[in-house]
Amino acid sequence: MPSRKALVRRPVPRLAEGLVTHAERVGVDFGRAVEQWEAYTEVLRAHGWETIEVDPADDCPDSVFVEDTVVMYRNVALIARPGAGSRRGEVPGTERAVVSLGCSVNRVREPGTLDGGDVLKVGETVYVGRGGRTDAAGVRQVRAAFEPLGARVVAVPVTKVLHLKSAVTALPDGTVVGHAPHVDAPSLFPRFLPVPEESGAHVVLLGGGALLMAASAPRTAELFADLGYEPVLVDIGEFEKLEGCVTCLSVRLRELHA
Ligand SMILES: NC(=O)NCCC[C@H](N)C(=O)O
Repeated sequence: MPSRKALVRRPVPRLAEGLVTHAERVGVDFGRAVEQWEAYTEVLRAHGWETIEVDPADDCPDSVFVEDTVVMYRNVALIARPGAGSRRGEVPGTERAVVSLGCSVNRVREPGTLDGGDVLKVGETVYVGRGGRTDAAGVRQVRAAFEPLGARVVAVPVTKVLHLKSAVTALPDGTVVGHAPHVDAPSLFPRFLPVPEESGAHVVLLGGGALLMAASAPRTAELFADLGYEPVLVDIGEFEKLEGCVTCLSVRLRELHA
């Protein structure tokens, strides 16, 4: 039976020092960020997900973006090696969490780099963004870790945004959704649906037709509702200031064997 556990990581007081690469730096309200994070985790729980908090990493401003520290395929966890040096201290806490859940653990090895935000799974296909944070060696290590388990790894150039999943995610039927100006090569995806807003490209599949989405994408939410889905909107504005999106605030574990 599929598990429904989600790793999350509480924002730390240094959050406002988080990295910005493609955006202008603007002030982050920590109190508001904590409220938004609480509301986000509550939506997961309300849809049947058990949230598991990874130990806080007080010295790592970006640690709330827990998705970047690990990639799951079945019950195998590939511990990332973040492309940004300031984020490497986030990794040990995530590794402890997945070990305690009984996952089999593999690690991206130096000098390769990989951010979890660059990995999008659609069925057995694992798209890996080769961009500012994930290098060619990182892509090769994803192949080495997951192809023996039956995955088909497809490398995707990412030049316009931070991570692959800043550009595209996928609906429950496997249709890849993205904001076209940010997608380098939409033809790599068998079915691609353009959406009208940047943050409309980001969906977290909550189960059934429910889609967790950012409140900043109301027109895309309407589009998805019109296709028979149930968008559940959350305000993650403080995290968007740091180039975060709904996917990066959790890691969903669907196939644990523990
Ligand atoms: N997977 C994601 O979209 N992660 C967002 C990371 C944002 C963070 N400020 C960073 O630049 O690493």
